[in-house]
Amino acid sequence: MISCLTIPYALALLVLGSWYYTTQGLKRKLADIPLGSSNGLFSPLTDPFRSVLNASGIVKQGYDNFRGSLFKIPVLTQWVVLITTPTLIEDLQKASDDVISSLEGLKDLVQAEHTLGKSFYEDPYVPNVVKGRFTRNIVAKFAEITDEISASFDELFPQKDDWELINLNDALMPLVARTSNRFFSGLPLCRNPDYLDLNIRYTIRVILAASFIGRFPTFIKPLVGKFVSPLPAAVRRAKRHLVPIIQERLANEEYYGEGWAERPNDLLTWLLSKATTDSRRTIDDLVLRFLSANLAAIFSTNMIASFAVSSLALHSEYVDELRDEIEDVVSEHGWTKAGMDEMRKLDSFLKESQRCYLSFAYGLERKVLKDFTFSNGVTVPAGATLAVPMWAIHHDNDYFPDADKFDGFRFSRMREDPGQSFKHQMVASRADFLLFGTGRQACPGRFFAVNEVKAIIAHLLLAYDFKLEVEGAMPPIKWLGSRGMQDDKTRFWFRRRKCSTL
Ligand code: HEM
Repeated sequence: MISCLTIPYALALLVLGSWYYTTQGLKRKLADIPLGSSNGLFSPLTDPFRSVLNASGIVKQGYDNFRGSLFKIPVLTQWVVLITTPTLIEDLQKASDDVISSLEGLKDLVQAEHTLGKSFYEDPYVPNVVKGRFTRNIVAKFAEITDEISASFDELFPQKDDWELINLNDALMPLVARTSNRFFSGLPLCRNPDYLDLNIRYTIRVILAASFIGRFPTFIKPLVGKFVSPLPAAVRRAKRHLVPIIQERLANEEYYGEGWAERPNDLLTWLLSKATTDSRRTIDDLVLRFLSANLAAIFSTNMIASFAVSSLALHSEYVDELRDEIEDVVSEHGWTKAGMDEMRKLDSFLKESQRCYLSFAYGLERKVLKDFTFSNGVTVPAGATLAVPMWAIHHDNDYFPDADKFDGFRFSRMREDPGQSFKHQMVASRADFLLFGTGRQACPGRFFAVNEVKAIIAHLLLAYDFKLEVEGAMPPIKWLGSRGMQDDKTRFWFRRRKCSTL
């Protein structure tokens, strides 16, 4: 008779066998690429786990050892090949999508099949929507963005002129979610507490579920996904809010046709304008697109804004000069997109804050679909995962002189040189500043995200004095695999300032 322990044992053996087969098979193919760092005799057993527990340490060692070329690290069930120079990163941009795929890399990273739904990668038309009408509408909808920021600060942040201690994440995350959804869907949906809560929780659950599912071999992921996927519950909850809106919009589209003058200027309209197939016009598909747009927008924007607030508190010597710039610009241009473009010192400070503190040991994952040879002659085989050691490049003195020093106006000074004005803006896509990726795969939402964060931080600087609960040090980082986030328990003291420019 089969004992009740037989099944778990058999499963564990299957997982280990599959893990060994996958990693050893690829290891043979990657034999020419050096191992970034080794733990000596016990390396084969311990290295896959060291990369999860201390990704930044392992990648830093590899970068120091093999800077200028490529190296590999084992990460549980796979090998990741790290590319260490901007020139090699540019090689990636030149490779066609059927040779090196960013979509397949992203699909693996977020375990899209189990967290975002198949349409995310089987019919990826949203990046084109974001590059097109989404981005073109930032100017037209900027007054709505700043109105939402202002209303959210009034509701979510302290209003007294006495110091009050609050958890930053609890106030900033809903502020970012509201502001993004004001742009996506307008009032009243962007202030609906259940809709906001759903999108914030979904974002966090996708990250946790992806990290968990990613630790299992491919064949067992559907089973694990069934238990931990946040998608079915999120879809059910999102439908309660979105179905009536989508149904009414589709009916109006049908009734009024192309010439519908009152058509709302929002994400649903922009999606429908590119929804050229029947499958894209279904409620199920549109709901998934709203969830993934929220996922893309909320988490990363909140991350940038939190690092910015901490950087300002830690480097408070920049605050007066930044306030002067913001007040001057707002009195001349108002709270407009043109005004945000003029805030060069703020742009520089935000970019430096990401360069210095963004704690991604590596990112920008790509999947190699066909063997690919880099310009330095090194070939990576089909099946390999490529990534970029973001922290190490951002802290390399060759690209950023005195790289370990925080220099808030480093980039605004660089922009003063002739011909350099655009190259060093935060949104510029470069192979040495990797927050938004680079080249043709760079994040299409970065123009919206940067303007949103600038408006949030400009507002915060004018409306508040603030300081860290524990002064003098950046808040601790919580690591989840290769990505480190500012501890979500970080608290700040805030007190309201009087300001006539708001
Ligand atoms: C501060 C906030 C943001 C950060 C740091 C960020 C970062 C990134 C990164 C690193 C990538 C991958 C690039 C690559 O692999 O080379 C990406 C892709 C993407 N981002 Fe963002 N993003 C942000 C905000 C947004 C927003 C607001 C949207 C709009 C909804 C958005 C939409 C997308 C889309 C659609 C892709 C996939 C592009 C493609 O597959 O071609 N992102 N983002």
